[in-house]
Amino acid sequence: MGSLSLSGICRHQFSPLIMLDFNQSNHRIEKAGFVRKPEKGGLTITQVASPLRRPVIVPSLDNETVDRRDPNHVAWTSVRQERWEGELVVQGEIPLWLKGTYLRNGPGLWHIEDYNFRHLFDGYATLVKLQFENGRLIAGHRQVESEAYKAARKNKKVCFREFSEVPKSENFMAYVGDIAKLFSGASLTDNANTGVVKLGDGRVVCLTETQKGSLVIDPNSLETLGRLEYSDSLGGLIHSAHPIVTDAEFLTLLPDLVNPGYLVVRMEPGTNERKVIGRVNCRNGPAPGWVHSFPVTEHYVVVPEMPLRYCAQNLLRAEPTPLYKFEWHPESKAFLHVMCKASGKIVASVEVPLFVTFHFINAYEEEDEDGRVTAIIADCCEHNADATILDQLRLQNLRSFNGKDDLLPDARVGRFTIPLDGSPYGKLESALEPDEHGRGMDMCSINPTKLGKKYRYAYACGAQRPCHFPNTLTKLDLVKKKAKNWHEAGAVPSEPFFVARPGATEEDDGVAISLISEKNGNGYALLLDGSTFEEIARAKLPYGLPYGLHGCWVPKE
Ligand SMILES: CC(=O)/C=C/C=C(C)/C=C/C1=C(C)CCCC1(C)C
Ligand SMILES: CC(/C=C/C=O)=C\C=C\C=O
Ligand SMILES: [Fe+2]
Repeated sequence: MGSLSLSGICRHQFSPLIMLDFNQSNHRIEKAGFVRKPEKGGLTITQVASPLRRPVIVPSLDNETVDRRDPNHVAWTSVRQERWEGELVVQGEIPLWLKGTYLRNGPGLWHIEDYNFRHLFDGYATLVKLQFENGRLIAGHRQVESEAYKAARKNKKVCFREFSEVPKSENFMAYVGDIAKLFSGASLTDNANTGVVKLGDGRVVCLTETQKGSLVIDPNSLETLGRLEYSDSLGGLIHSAHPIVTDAEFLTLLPDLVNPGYLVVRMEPGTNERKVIGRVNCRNGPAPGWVHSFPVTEHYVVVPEMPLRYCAQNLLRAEPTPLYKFEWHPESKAFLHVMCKASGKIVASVEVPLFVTFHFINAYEEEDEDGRVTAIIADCCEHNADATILDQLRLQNLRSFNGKDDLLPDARVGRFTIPLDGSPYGKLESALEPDEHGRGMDMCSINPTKLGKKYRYAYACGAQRPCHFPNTLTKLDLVKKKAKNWHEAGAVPSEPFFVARPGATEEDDGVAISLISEKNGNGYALLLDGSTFEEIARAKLPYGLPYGLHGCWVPKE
């Protein structure tokens, strides 16, 4: 096999893990590529054994002709191969201070054999890395080797309960056994496809909503090293997919589905033992609200109680319901609870307007002139209290975009004000006019030095309509209430991840990193200046990658 060469213009040679000669890459890539084949009632993706250079047009069952190459957007198409690594040609300038690895995790493989998954969140985890050093960029991707992924590959079928996929029971007795396995957690997935974090002790962990899906990986080789086994006996099967991780601690929430409430727990670097800070009892409803994420301030943890609540019956169902493992309970209302990090005491528990969020952006303490904390401000990507966004993220919806229909429900930066004077109600308002970011809003990051503190800027994905998924990168100025947007026609950008320049004094002095999946099947890594939000560099990948969710930064020591 030849050395790495991007149409003969690669500047540097090194030893790529999997050497691809991109001059001949069509052959290799298409050989390993996935194309669609017609199936009753729709199209499925399957693997092709032979190289396809020209479209093979086959009639579908309803006599339409179908391009078998790759009619889906690459963002919603399974990753082409298990792993790849190589150096990219950089257009523009990567700042020399940017030294380290950006890791991004996400559900990148949505089929097993001929069987296609339904929902974005079902996919087996694909880790992507961008290693920056001296203005050069080495990229790679690799599948996370969870038990769920390995079992599916070996047995050629789904073997664990994923977000919406449930393994098919062979017969009634097996079904009874499967229910027992659900309660013990044995049948739950460990497919760590949501995020990746660097703990204070240097371990890098991929995470999802199930506790067993906490998998330690090597940030250089992207190899899966093993499970992070929590050594405490706190039990429970699920946790927030977005712990708050700093060099000093790992904070997360463990929902209690039996006695509706949440444990707020803390783990120190170098240990696997989570210790309880305190407990929040739900104010209402049959089950705790979904806690995909939560915010903290310098002294407090904010525990959200969303009316989108876990649902025991839906957990047991084999077929997905519109809200999957959740149920919308507007009558149960919405609450925010504030717990003191040091004492575990609840200092406020307020009713707030109904809301739906996956992602809190940040929170901080508001003080009066005497330095007394009077309120907590907590910002989130808020879906206008409409839980249908969860169903919008079905792959069929994502793949069906025709360039015209405007299917993405409106979202905004929701700003909660939680008074600390004992008042029973909190406020929820838009932090800026949602038209500033096209009324799409999710997948956010901030300067990590502003975590829990008063802050001004957030980076997120917004919308340029019509669209069916967030398709812009947006820099939000929450003081001026303005957004600056980046957009490329047909492109699907992933979460802009902010990396601060070492020694910076300005909040937005740094870069925002995103991976772009293009309409034509290509893809590239993009660097925007954190301050001007103009492009400073891009580097084309050998092939477009599927959409990914959340990332982290591993600085080079
Ligand atoms: C990718 C993402 O953001 C969310 C993934 C969520 C998952 C994998 C949820 C899994 C679950 C089960 C398999 C059963 C128990 C409930 C729940 C945590 C939703
Ligand atoms: C990608 C997403 C929502 C987009 C809608 O605007 C949510 C992802 C949630 C999990 O991490
Ligand atoms: Fe998330």
